[in-house]
Amino acid sequence: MGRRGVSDRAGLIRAARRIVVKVGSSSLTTAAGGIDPARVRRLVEVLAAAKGAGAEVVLVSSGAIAAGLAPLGLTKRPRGLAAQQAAASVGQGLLAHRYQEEFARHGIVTGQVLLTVDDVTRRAHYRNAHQTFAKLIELGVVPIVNENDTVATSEIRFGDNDRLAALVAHLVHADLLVLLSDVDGLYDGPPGRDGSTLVPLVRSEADLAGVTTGTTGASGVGTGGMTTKVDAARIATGAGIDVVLTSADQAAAALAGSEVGTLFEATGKRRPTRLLWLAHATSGQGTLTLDAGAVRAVVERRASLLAAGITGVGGSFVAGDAVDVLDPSGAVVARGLVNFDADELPALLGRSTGDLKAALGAGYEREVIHRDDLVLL
Ligand SMILES: Nc1ncnc2c1ncn2[C@@H]1O[C@H](COP(=O)(O)OP(=O)(O)O)[C@@H](O)[C@H]1O
Ligand SMILES: N[C@@H](CCC(=O)OP(=O)(O)O)C(=O)O
Repeated sequence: MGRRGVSDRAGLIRAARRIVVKVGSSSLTTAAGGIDPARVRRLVEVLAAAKGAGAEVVLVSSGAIAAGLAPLGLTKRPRGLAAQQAAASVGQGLLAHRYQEEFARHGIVTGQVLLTVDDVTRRAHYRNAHQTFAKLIELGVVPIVNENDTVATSEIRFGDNDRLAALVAHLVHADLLVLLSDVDGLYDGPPGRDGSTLVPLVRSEADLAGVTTGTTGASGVGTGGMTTKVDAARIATGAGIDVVLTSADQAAAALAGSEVGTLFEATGKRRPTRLLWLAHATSGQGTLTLDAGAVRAVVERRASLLAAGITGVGGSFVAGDAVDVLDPSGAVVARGLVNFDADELPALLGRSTGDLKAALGAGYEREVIHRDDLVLL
């Protein structure tokens, strides 16, 4: 249930100390012309003013692929992953440089942070990313974040930056996530279609019941459209972070607390950050089927998953991958980061950890999924 009305929005936004702002490719670039320097300048002016007023700002910026098209002689976003990665490699440097110059006009230093899915799921990476952000913010730097497109493979790619921004908002303990696009908010149907109207406030899933979201708009450079923005809002609000979705043109009004765009009110509380991606977005690279006792242990007692309770292994995965955990009927009950390769597991199933240690050595005493790496669905 919601806690506030639309009229409280100004207070809510003014109270936000740490803000993650995500801007889409469609608000910064065109496929034909690359980065639009005037749009970058206007955005940076708004962010610099927010910082000047005391907010800590983290910027998640898309646009690397679009910025890299023109220098490579391309006029539209290529379909193939390798070509997109090449464009991102060219464009990311141009984008970072543009931001650096614009923020410098306001006396603000920027730092580039390129993230992969691993950085928000694997424990050591997550801690490292968290510490880097904390230090940058402490130093007064504006971190400029994007997905590390040049190395991410299709299986482990966010693709759009909306969900990445939600995870970053949680990683840095933000109070507010602002999603800026080429559309001024969430509409109940494709914007521009007869009868579609703006949804000013989303307090719970019920407010999304009559809403149809589509993929990208006319820009030709965006990814994911409104669907990934609503997913991002779900991730952030479910983790206790309010979300404002509006157009880049309305960024100043949104940050001033004016009633523009769509406010998604926080519904939940903080959860361990690196598991958010596991819960919301990734799909398992394989499956582990449990017996009824193991389901009870994992779901009710929140215990680690041991080989003794596993009855079947599906798919091909390696240690560290995300796998779906199934109950005896095949329903997904949890997802976790597995500690063994798929081909190691069949020989271990049904055996106690003591037995495995005696037969195979101390390396086999470990849990198949540690409870800290397991999220219930
Ligand atoms: N229900 C909806 N409400 C608002 N926009 C929508 C909706 N469904 C689809 N869209 C489209 O989503 C587009 C924004 O997403 P996208 O192109 O990925 O932009 P960005 O680069 O900002 O991420 C808008 O241009 C709009 O046409
Ligand atoms: N990381 C990619 C983001 C891809 C993309 O288009 O995202 P978005 O515009 O946020 O939907 C890039 O910088 O080009």
